[in-house]
Amino acid sequence: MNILSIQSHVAYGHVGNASAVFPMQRLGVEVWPIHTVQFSNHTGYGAWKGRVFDGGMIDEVMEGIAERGVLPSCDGVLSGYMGSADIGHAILSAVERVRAANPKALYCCDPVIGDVGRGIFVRPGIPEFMREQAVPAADIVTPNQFELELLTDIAVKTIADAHRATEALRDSGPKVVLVTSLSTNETPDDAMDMMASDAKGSWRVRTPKLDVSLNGAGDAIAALFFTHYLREGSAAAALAKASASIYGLLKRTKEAGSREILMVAAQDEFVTPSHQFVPEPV
Ligand SMILES: Nc1ncnc2c1ncn2[C@@H]1O[C@H](COP(=O)(O)OP(=O)(O)O)[C@@H](O)[C@H]1O
Ligand SMILES: Cc1ncc(COP(=O)(O)O)c(C=O)c1O
Ligand SMILES: [Mg+2]
Repeated sequence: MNILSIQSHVAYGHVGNASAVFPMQRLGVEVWPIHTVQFSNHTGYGAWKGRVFDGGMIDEVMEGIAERGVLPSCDGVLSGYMGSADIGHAILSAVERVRAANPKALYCCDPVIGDVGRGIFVRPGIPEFMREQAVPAADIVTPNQFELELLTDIAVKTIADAHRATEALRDSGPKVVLVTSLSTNETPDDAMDMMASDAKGSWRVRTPKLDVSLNGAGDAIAALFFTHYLREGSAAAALAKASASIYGLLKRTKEAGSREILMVAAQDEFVTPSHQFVPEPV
């Protein structure tokens, strides 16, 4: 399986492609990473060095990949943080090129816009770009609850609200939705929920809430869910496997007291997770 992953990249630590590529490789995927930024570290440190690339660089690298004659073997495109609408447009044109070469290829858009407590942390224009262009173009989307509410203008307090918001997203284009960090009136204070929906229904997984806040978890779960969905064709199966891996990864990161996800040291969690969670229909 081959996946084109167009995301940010950091030299030290794990966010963007530095969080998404290795889990997919460890699951046996050939990943073609295109970096939209090259930073020293993620922006959560408050200081970083490096450059933001432009859409033209993405176009250029795509042209080079196309010249190798391999686009027909691309099974999926994954996108995450978008630094500018220019980069966003380049990502969507890359998706078009892949779909023209392989009509069966799927596009998974992680609509990185913001989060509870942080608010919107992307540049002006990106929320609108995600709502009006990227999400409608996607087959799969992986918003957190804050992003789901913002994309649909639906406040999510109950699982019924989550259903309504998810169906509103599915009506706009993507047929598969993973909602991460879901917390409804049914979610215990010491737990975190995720809900995955496709044409066959919706399923929820509940994991213990760890006393950590780790950058890169959203990028990792999007990569894990997309890989498993491409293989299994089932939102429920992908949710079960992705939630097991992300929980095991973050639990071992917390136990080690690491500020960065233990992407390499805890790599067994991608293939033989130490915890299992059974999705329940909701
Ligand atoms: N503190 C935590 N405890 C347990 N699981 C967590 C924690 N933080 C993140 N996760 C897991 O990682 C997933 C994605 O993390 P999150 O930070 O919500 O992504 P995003 O960057 O999209 O907001 C969550 O749905 C959850 O499964
Ligand atoms: C450069 C970069 N890319 C991506 C992310 C996304 O990280 P997360 O998965 O926590 O949303 C961050 C978060 O700080 C970042 O700084
Ligand atoms: Mg996210």
